[in-house]
Amino acid sequence: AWRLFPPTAALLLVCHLLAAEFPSEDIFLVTASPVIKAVTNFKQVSKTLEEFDVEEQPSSLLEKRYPNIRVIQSGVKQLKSDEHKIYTEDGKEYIYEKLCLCAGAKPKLIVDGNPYVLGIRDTDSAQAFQKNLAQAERIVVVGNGGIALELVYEIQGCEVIWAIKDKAIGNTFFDAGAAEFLLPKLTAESQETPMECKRTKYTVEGSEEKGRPPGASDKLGSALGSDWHEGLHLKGTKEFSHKVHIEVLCEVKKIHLQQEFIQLQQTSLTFPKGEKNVEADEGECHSVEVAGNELASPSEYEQHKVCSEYSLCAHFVLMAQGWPHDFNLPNFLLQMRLWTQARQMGWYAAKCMAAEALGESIDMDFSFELFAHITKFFNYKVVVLGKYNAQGLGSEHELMLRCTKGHEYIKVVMQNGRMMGAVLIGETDLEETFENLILNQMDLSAYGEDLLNPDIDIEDYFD
Ligand SMILES: Cc1cc2nc3c(=O)[nH]c(=O)nc-3n(C[C@H](O)[C@H](O)[C@H](O)COP(=O)(O)OP(=O)(O)OC[C@H]3O[C@@H](n4cnc5c(N)ncnc54)[C@H](O)[C@@H]3O)c2cc1C
Ligand SMILES: NC(=O)C1=CN([C@@H]2O[C@H](COP(=O)(O)OP(=O)(O)OC[C@H]3O[C@@H](n4cnc5c(N)ncnc54)[C@H](OP(=O)(O)O)[C@@H]3O)[C@@H](O)[C@H]2O)C=CC1
Repeated sequence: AWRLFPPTAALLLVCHLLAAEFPSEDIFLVTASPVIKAVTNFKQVSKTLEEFDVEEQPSSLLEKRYPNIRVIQSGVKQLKSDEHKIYTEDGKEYIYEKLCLCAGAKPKLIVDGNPYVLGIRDTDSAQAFQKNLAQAERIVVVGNGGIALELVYEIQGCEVIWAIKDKAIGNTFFDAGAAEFLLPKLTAESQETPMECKRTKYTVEGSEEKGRPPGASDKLGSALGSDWHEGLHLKGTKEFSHKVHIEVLCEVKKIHLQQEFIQLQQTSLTFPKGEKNVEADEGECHSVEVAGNELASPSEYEQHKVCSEYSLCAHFVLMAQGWPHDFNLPNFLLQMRLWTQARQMGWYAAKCMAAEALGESIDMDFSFELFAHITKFFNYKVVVLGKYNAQGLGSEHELMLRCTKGHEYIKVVMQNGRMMGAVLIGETDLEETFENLILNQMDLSAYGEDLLNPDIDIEDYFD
């Protein structure tokens, strides 16, 4: 019955599920954001892989749908858990019986308050970035996570210096082999035109500031989620498509304003060995999200049902309600700050709250058995499953690869003849088969390298 509700992100899912389960209870959704993020076009790709679009909708839609939900649009500035009270930025206070915190992560900028350093997190910051980019000839993108990876591909007409701490691009999702496979897309002369926005997005009327109540914090917008760049015009002042220089093994330590930078050069101050300086135009961008939100301390997280984006301890607290109490994560589960995981956590948090209220026990949800993520990078379909980067396997594992340049990249991680994880780039059609092989831990030793032989239809063997 839980599945009857439309899938949404963490917080929304909690509301949907509780509102329907307890129609006579008042449910308050307290949010700093004037919009809610709803999941639309949901598609179950396989047992654990889900595909969907994320759409902004006015929060009033939720109230229309469930009469027992009231949306309070204000930031929560204080939580007093011993008194069961929250205080909001508009000066009001609310008493609660049960509380679920889903306050998301908060962006971490290299420096705060520098007008040339932008972080991308929500609709406002993405629009601010677009505006700055339109006047820029050269920018620096700092970071090697999902946001940077998407950004460098989408930006056109602007020189990009991409500073990454690692040796290869996209190391959150890939290994160096996959990075090599993807790189030609960055240097391709005629890059595909970015896709049109395939859905309408709700935007607060007038300027982005208009929808905010006075005094509301400007740092609490919702994370954008999948396809966040669609509909944005990410173009600089130049006519070329791509010009990306990748600066590897590079951690950004300091950022100087242009004047300072010129002065440093004029006084011919030498930078310490190993340090580099890079001159950039306006619109330097840094996109890093940090897990957790300061609203609650770890002990408060423990007292409440938490499905925030998420200190691991919070995650464990929730999970512990349905799992054996040794707090071990299931074999193939990884923690990543992704929409799918937020959705699953929201759903599970609500399930735990409802079960507690009804005095019932709960089963562990199937989706927690395997880490599975489907997305798009550089216009390729990308699927990552289980321990796709051999996370936690030490040196006792083998990798098998199949790669056809410009077409597909397949990597499987094997241990003792069993499949532990996989990366699938391109239209491989192998996700369901590999998902099953990871979950059922079948001994595949007999197949050896044929497991990835393109002349053998592997699906027929195992489906
Ligand atoms: C630019 C960008 C692109 C992304 N792209 C993808 C992608 O392609 N695929 C993917 O799987 N994931 C992606 N992610 C990650 C994904 O968006 C997050 O994992 C997901 O949104 C987390 O959901 P959440 O409900 O935990 O938190 P959030 O979506 O951040 O929601 C938290 C909510 O809490 C509110 N809030 C916070 N503090 C307070 C307070 N004190 N008082 C009141 N309200 C408060 C915020 O306003 C917000 O509405 C992306 C993230 C970013 C920033
Ligand atoms: N298509 C998708 O699936 C997408 C998913 N997302 C998800 O949204 C969340 C937020 O995205 P994002 O912020 O990109 O994720 P990450 O936190 O993974 O990326 C931040 C990156 O910045 C690097 N970094 C931090 N400080 C410095 C510095 N001073 N100098 C150089 N590099 C630095 C980090 O390196 P280090 O880790 O070594 O500190 C890391 O590579 C993530 O969970 C991401 O997976 C986002 C966009 C698209």
